[in-house]
Amino acid sequence: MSTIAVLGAGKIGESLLSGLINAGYSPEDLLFTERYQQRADELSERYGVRGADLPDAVRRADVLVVSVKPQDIEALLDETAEIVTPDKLVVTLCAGLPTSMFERRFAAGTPVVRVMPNTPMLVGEAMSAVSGGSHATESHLELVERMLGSVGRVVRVPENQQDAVTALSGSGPAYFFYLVEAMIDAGILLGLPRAVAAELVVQSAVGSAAMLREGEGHPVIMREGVTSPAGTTISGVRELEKHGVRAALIDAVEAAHSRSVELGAKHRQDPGESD
Ligand SMILES: NC(=O)C1=CN([C@@H]2O[C@H](COP(=O)(O)OP(=O)(O)OC[C@H]3O[C@@H](n4cnc5c(N)ncnc54)[C@H](OP(=O)(O)O)[C@@H]3O)[C@@H](O)[C@H]2O)C=CC1
Ligand SMILES: O=C(O)[C@@H]1CCC=N1
Repeated sequence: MSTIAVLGAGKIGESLLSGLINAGYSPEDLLFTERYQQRADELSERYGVRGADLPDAVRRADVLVVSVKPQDIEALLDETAEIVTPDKLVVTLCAGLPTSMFERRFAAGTPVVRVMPNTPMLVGEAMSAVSGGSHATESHLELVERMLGSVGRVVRVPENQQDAVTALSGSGPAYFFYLVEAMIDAGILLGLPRAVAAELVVQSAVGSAAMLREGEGHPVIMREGVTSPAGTTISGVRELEKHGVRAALIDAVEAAHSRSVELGAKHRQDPGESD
């Protein structure tokens, strides 16, 4: 079993630790680094996983999962560039950042795999997309796919699709939560108690997601199944169309994509460098 170190155990790093433990990984095989002692103590208490400082984590782990914000990456690279050796596997979860950036900073030949997961990893329902850098072999990719497969679903994509993945499934949970939040507000407007409105909306979301996962039909067919002639749903759907909700969602995902590209831009060697 490989030792996995989560470098930066914030929201997504903690989701990974929690998901791996729920999936049966031993806390003995996991490490994390955090800047603040209080946060480190909380995580150790919650998951029974050891905190370490960066050099120690890099030395002891086989797999280094980089999960700091893109804005903090330079500081992390400065601290680790000299000590990461090609026998380690670097897995980056950072939005926008190309594998080539890590390859340039670490020792020649260091394998890097870029992953875009999402926070439902916390409950074993992540969607992760995986792309290998130029030194990542099939067995590196398989190792990462096994690790992420234990906390959700995994697809392999060419790296030049990772900005689109980031916009769609990386950020995606936020859009679903936003929708749920707005629908609960609608229930409140109609006079339902908040707890009842929340239960109605959340279970409707879970049920709809289960139907989508069963894959019995296209989403359009399923929506048509709810939309009776001269019924209630079509009155609601007309309002969604009037307010341009479909176009707003497409614009939202496109804006997230642009931001992912922008986050990576300053880390490319030249502006034309592709992923
Ligand atoms: N949140 C999400 O849904 C997703 C996030 N990602 C990617 O994951 C990365 C992390 O995002 P997220 O978890 O939301 O961000 P957070 O800010 O919650 O987590 C980052 C963590 O890294 C810590 N950190 C920063 N620098 C260092 C360092 N040098 N050494 C050790 N720890 C450090 C931060 O500590 P401190 O609090 O002290 O700053 C923080 O706890 C980003 O690159 C993001 O693009 C990918 C997919 C989904
Ligand atoms: O908002 C962000 O930048 C990160 C990346 C994908 C989801 N959250």
